[in-house]
Amino acid sequence: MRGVRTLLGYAKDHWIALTVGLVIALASAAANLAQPLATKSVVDALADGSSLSGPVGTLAVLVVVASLLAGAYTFLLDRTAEKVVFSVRRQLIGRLLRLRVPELDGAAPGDLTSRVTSDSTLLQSATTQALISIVKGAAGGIGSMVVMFTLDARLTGLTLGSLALVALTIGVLLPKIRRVITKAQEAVGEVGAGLDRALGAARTVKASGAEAREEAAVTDSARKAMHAGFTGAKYNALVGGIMNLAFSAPFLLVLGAGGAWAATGSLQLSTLIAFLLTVFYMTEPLAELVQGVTTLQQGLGAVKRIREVEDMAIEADVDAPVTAVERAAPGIAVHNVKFQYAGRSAALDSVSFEAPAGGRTAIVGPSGAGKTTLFALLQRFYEPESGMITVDGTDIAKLTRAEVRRRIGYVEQDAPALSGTLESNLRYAAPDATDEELEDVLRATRLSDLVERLPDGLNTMVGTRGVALSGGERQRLAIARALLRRPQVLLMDEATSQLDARNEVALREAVDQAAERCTVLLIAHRLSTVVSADRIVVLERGRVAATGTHEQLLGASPLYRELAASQLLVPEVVEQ
Ligand SMILES: Nc1ncnc2c1ncn2[C@@H]1O[C@H](COP(=O)(O)OP(=O)(O)OP(=O)(O)O)[C@@H](O)[C@H]1O
Repeated sequence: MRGVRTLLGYAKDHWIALTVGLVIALASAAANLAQPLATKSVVDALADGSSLSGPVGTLAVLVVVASLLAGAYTFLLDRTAEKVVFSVRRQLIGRLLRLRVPELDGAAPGDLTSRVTSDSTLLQSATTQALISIVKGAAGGIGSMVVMFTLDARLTGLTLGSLALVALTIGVLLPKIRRVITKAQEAVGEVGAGLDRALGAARTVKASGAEAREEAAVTDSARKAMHAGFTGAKYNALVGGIMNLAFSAPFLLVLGAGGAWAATGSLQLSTLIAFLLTVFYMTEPLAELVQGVTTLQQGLGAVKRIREVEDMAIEADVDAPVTAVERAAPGIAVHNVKFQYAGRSAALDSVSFEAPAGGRTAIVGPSGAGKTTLFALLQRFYEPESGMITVDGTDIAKLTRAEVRRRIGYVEQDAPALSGTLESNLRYAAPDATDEELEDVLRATRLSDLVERLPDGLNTMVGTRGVALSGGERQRLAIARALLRRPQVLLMDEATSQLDARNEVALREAVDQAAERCTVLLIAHRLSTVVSADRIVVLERGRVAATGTHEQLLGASPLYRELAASQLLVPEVVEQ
């Protein structure tokens, strides 16, 4: 029932078009239903020898009007169906782009995509055609019964058996179709997820010679969809067979019994003809009713998967307007923060430190110590279990995510270039930046040389469909993007191997400049970065092991000494 309510909810906004469609559909059905009665008048007129023009004219008008109305409501409903699908897609797209990071951690992007592309398509007919067909079919069926009763009660009794078969089909067989559809759609989602996984790691797949294995895995999901389709075909065939019986049996019964009664004179021939025609016309609304319920079941199969996305938690506050707040105490302060990923032991425990503005604070620690997790909490990708983080004196839990992220520039270690022009990539976090600001940032990050070398300068397409950038270029692009946002806090996950010495020095200068204006917190992998940092926080297994300057820590922290001795190097990042 919740599924039906959801479907009605999708259709609700279009109730005017649906009501108009229903009225036209009913008028068309009535025009069809009146045709047997008009035919009876034609036959009676033939028998009486009275004028034929009236009855024949009426019949002709009824046929034309019924056809025109059928065309009109089909168009109206198809249009409305497209609108319903669009509004469901729009809503899903909006939600998917705002899903909370923990929800994204547990989901396969390809499967989520298929809910927008494939599942929503199944709603097309379910929310419009099916609803109208059910109402129209039921009304047509009841209308036919009334006409039949007025014609002959005995013959009507004979046709009632067929209705029992229709009821059996709707009550027993059709709900099974819903389950099959959900299964098929889940398998289609798995195909999307599998392809996404393999194409997302295409180089690893190729380098590992794993094409055939990935193909087998994805094909397996496609096969599951086919088998679910086979089961659906079986139910559809069963429905088709039973419906055929339900429609032909009363026809033959009425013809046999009615013929016998007409022969004995207890039934007028014109009544028998009209009754047979009514039986004939009754099959259409009943078939429509069954078709409507079938389509509804298919839609309900898809609704289940769409609702799963609607039930996932989103970051509703990312669209909130961002207002400037006073910077009470410039800098970042982390107080006693504890955090754990679902089902894992604590990734951060009792973490406290301060990173005042004006200067660079480096976070170091062995792999898995919780450095990236700390950055994720600073941007409110996750919420700490306890403790508090303040940015410029304000508790970030009290700000909207939009406000928190507006204050922060973030440079991921392996930041992607988005498909589009170089300029759109640069301006991605700050669409309103001026040309002068853009020039400054390009110079600071040594990207001006690259822009000069590229065929179309800033308009060169980069990312998926354009010129591929080297790892170092992407890193500088990410830094430029973050700096252009003029953040209060710059979070930088330093690259380990992407930059040559010349660019490294240039970037350090750019970051130093930024540090005069904002708080720079960086995850450091290079000894040179750490030595020149103003403050160093050593993380070990989610806890702060020590804080201080390079010299202080060399004396005080055995872990830091060990890290420094090994040049703080973490496994090299493979250039793409
Ligand atoms: N999305 C996640 N879900 C569950 N556990 C995670 C997730 N991300 C990280 N972890 C776990 O949390 C711990 C801290 O990871 P984190 O990525 O913060 O370490 P790190 O210090 O940045 O390591 P590295 O230097 O290797 O990048 C690790 O044990 C890791 O396995």
